[in-house]
Amino acid sequence: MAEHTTFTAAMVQMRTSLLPEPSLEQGMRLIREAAAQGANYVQTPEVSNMMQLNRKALFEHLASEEDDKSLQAYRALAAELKIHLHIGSLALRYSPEKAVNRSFLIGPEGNLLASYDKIHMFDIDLPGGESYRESANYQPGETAVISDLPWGRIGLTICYDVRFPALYRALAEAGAWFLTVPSAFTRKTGEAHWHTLLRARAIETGCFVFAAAQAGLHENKRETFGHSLIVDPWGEIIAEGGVEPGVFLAEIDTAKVETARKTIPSLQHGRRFGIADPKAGPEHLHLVRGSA
Ligand SMILES: O=C(O)CNC(=O)[C@H](CS)NC(=O)CCC(=O)C(=O)O
Repeated sequence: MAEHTTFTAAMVQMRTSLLPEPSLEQGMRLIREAAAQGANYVQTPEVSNMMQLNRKALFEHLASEEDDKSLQAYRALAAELKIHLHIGSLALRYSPEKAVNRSFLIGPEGNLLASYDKIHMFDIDLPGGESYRESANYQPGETAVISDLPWGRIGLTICYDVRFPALYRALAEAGAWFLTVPSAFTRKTGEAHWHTLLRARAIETGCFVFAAAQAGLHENKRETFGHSLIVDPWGEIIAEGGVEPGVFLAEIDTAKVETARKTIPSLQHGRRFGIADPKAGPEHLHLVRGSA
């Protein structure tokens, strides 16, 4: 276990544009603001580089990871500001047919520490007609990712992943103290579920949760929920944004992880049940005891 330390985490809340250039300009300006306020770790939201109108426009502007100008600029910025910079995600070219929704953790020398491809695709029809088919354009990832920061271990996830608690449990069991959920939540589902889901993930795991959000009415007419959050391991919200772009910071005291886990050691109390279906008879008892 790392020593207990404190550092400043900042959530950069954005209203990403249609195109990469103005989005990058917005991101750079807000990240500089966060660093000026003393942030050591800065996170931006899901799809920090662009929110496009349709598949055709998206694919016209996609670059591969090797060629992406935003990633190069953000790496240089992290080195200049000497911060850990977590670009919540960039839409990048994966293949001729597919994009990938990829998160990047950049170290203070501009080095790439880790990247993560969003696992769970938002294929959803909301009441009222709003409809999403993320899997039509994006290749999902298959691997959860952790990385070590100077202050403790961090787990990487994106947005809709937050609805799959087993992923967060697995990251916490792999030693994470910080869980990250950069997002572009819809306004409707955000109003209904955002705070509850993020607080639950923090409480269940005894981790800090860092979630930078997209906010407001975008050029592509999508409306995102905003309310970037930092939640401590007891489930308390210690920083929160509104619906405007901006920077939201909190001091992170990693001793809070140990305190929360000592008080409620649910992470050590693993799954201890099978599932009985009395109608089907005893041979249909699914034995899952012992797994997480
Ligand atoms: O496609 C883009 O431009 C950016 N990506 C997104 O907005 C993604 C996939 S469509 N949004 C979500 O996952 C929202 C999840 C959500 O709102 C919920 O779980 O309720």
